[in-house]
Amino acid sequence: MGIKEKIKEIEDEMSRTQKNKATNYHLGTLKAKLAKLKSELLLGEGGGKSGPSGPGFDVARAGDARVALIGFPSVGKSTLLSSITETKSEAAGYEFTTLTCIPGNLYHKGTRIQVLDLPGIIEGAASGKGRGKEVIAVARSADLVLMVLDAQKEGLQRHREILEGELESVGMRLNCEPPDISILQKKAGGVRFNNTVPLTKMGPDPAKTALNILKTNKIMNAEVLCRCDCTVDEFIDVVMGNRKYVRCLYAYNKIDTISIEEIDQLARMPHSTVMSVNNNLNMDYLVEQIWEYLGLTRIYTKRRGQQPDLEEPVVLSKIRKGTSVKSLCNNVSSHMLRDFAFALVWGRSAKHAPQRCGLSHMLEDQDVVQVMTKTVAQQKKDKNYQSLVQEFDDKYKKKKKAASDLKKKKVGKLQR
Ligand SMILES: Nc1nc2c(ncn2[C@@H]2O[C@H](COP(=O)(O)OP(=O)(O)OP(=O)(O)O)[C@@H](O)[C@H]2O)c(=O)[nH]1
Ligand SMILES: [K+]
Ligand SMILES: [Mg+2]
Repeated sequence: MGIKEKIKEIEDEMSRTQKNKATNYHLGTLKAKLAKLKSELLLGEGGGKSGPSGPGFDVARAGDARVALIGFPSVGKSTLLSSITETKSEAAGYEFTTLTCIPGNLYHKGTRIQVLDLPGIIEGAASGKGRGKEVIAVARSADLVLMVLDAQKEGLQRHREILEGELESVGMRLNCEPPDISILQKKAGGVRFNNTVPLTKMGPDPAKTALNILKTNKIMNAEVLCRCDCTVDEFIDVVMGNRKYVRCLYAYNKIDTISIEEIDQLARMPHSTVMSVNNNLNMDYLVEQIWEYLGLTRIYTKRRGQQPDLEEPVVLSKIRKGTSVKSLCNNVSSHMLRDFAFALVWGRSAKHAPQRCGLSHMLEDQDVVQVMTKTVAQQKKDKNYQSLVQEFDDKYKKKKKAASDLKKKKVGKLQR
């Protein structure tokens, strides 16, 4: 039996099974099996991370962050790319105008954001309809999915759900945090299950449900710790391990074609913004929202006794590698991390100016940072350091003298 048939079989069984407390455990097992099969189908055996990238889709990563434009055909993705970047992507009134991945650069507040225009996708894209697979693989590589929707289309929310479903089916999780669960695999000893909060969504016996999901994924020995009241699906996500937690901004385009009441309604939905690219309505706000969602943080570095470099900030991202002083050092050079002594920080993250901070300090946008490396710090402590060196030298010299004296004595005795 092929993977597709197996999936069908499990889906049928799930729809036959009534949802209640007693079947919770059984459904959990089925869900785990389904998740495993789907990831095999979509990402190849073993659930590879990158997925397929056919010709015209392997665009190199560039800039400080990456945004993918995802949407049905003819919602205005290419028009948008041409409007906010320097690239001109062909736009037209017929579907599937765009057939490959087209990159552009959005320069905003001293940062460079790579925006990728993509072919439109339709239901079934993830399992290979059209260029769906390639498009979705690109979406997986992005820091932000900008989901472009046509505000005038009937069934708008249905479209949105279809797109969300396609992205979720390849393991993407939109606008949510990874569940706080750790699973440490071991060589022996079986599964040890612990939770720090009551588990109300994993059936009457959460440990048994968890054990079964682990077994389905051939994990027989592990230390499990749940620190959140997770659902069965969230637990499966952690077991599968290849989920990608991405931010998603819904951009409703073509608002020139709907009423003000309708616009108001759309604009009030979570993670949503409205615009008309053709009529240049609300475009500045969209760009601002993109920037906010990427969590970009500009850090101005400075040397001792000099003014900070305001021209070229080091750009960190809250959603990628974080904005700690450690990330900053890593970003600049490996030497900086090796020789790190402490940092002086001015700006929003500092309690006073400057604040002396360690590697774990979290920086905020537009902070100024001066990293003090060990050599500089040690020079400050010169007196101590030098006398310590002297002490060791003296001891060494004394030992050496004693040894040579002894040698001389022995030689003298022999000569006599
Ligand atoms: N009324 C209106 N039409 C728009 C707006 N933005 C784009 N369009 C039109 O929508 C049509 C499709 O635009 P495209 O940019 O080609 O759409 P796309 O999403 O890139 O389409 P595919 O590449 O085919 O998937 C064009 O005729 C645009 O002129 C808008 O704000 N209002
Ligand atoms: K089009
Ligand atoms: Mg297009």
